[in-house]
Amino acid sequence: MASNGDNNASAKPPPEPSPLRKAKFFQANMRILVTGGAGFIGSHLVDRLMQNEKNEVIVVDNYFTGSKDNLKQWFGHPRFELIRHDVTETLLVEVDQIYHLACPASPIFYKYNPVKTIKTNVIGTLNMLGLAKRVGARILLTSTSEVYGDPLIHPQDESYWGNVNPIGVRSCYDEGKRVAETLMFDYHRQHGIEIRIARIFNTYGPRMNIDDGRVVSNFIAQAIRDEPLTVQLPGTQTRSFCYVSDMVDGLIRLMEGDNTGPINIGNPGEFTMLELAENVKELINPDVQIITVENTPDDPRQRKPDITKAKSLLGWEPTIKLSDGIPLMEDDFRSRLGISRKK
Ligand SMILES: NC(=O)c1ccc[n+]([C@@H]2O[C@H](COP(=O)([O-])OP(=O)(O)OC[C@H]3O[C@@H](n4cnc5c(N)ncnc54)[C@H](O)[C@@H]3O)[C@@H](O)[C@H]2O)c1
Ligand SMILES: O=C(O)[C@H]1O[C@H](OP(=O)(O)OP(=O)(O)OC[C@H]2O[C@@H](n3ccc(=O)[nH]c3=O)[C@H](O)[C@@H]2O)[C@H](O)[C@@H](O)[C@@H]1O
Repeated sequence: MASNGDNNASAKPPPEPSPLRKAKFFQANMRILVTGGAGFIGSHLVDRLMQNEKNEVIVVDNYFTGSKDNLKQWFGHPRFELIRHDVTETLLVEVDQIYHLACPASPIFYKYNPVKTIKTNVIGTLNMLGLAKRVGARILLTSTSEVYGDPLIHPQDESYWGNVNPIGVRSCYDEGKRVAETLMFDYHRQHGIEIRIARIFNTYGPRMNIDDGRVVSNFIAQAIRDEPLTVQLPGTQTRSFCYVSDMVDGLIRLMEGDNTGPINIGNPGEFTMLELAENVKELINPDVQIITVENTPDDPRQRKPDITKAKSLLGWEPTIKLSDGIPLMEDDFRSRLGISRKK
């Protein structure tokens, strides 16, 4: 029985897998559904899952913030399938595992249509849990450090219940993810569904949308284009940035392990936004200007994961530090923008 280290144990055993899974003479591949698999983290996760010849990967995505381009290397592969689908509608597929990532993640995108964002988090997660229940699949939710809101304890560990504005402009996302976590645990306790919850902290890397709006992609694109780096006030707010390959490794370990979570997955290296801008300037364009601009409401003032649980329960910790990750992302952005390094 999976555990989260406290008393949230399921009252029921998990549902039976399909008869094919138990057939004596037939060794089926593991069928894995990745919702939001055309997005930034999802497409890197798909790449990693496809490396295992025993995996068949089905991606569903509505392409709101994702792109087919992120998956083009797998088109036509016999173990890969891509379906245009919105998770707010029911989905009928036969799978063994579900990585449920579908949800816009950048604040400018999740605030664009907040009602749709909350529907994606609530109805989308309900639909995926219903699917998991019917087919007996294990399901992993990519929750977020935003469930801690503007945290009053620092660093944040998983026992902290958070400090979240329930009626603010970010609530569609952070409250949406909190309800999604609640649904996961209710399906676990009531129906015995095998669940895994990752609380992801700010992740960056190649394939982020160039105009994604998140801070690392903004600063790198600005530095490459010779535009001022826009530090939102006060600039002393902090974030902790995890490189995407480390994130994918953590998600797979969580799915394959015995713990329900929630488990923080992130890099504890903490930076103010002014420090991040200085780092990007030094690494990419020493001549670029750094300016301050207005911030948006309810911006968390500090954020840093306590990853004690990830270390002890998953044997996971990040390996790529920010100063090594930024140049890797720079290469990808330069090739997509068609701007080479200055001689
Ligand atoms: N990147 C981060 O720093 C971070 C941090 C915390 C949590 N997360 C979570 O990880 C997941 C992936 O984030 P990302 O950074 O790759 O974002 P992303 O925006 O690049 O990817 C999200 C994907 O979901 C798809 N999608 C959105 N709504 C959908 C819907 N209703 N139906 C089907 N597909 C839909 C988008 O088209 C996109 O391909 C999200 O659940 C996000 O909340 C990310
Ligand atoms: O990791 C998380 O849990 C969450 O982090 C992000 O939220 P946020 O940290 O606010 O992400 P950004 O938009 O990248 O902002 C980070 C900081 O950079 C600042 N910023 C942003 C953009 C910019 O151009 N300049 C700038 O200084 C913001 O004010 C904020 O303080 C997104 O909500 C999600 O990707 C994710 O769920």
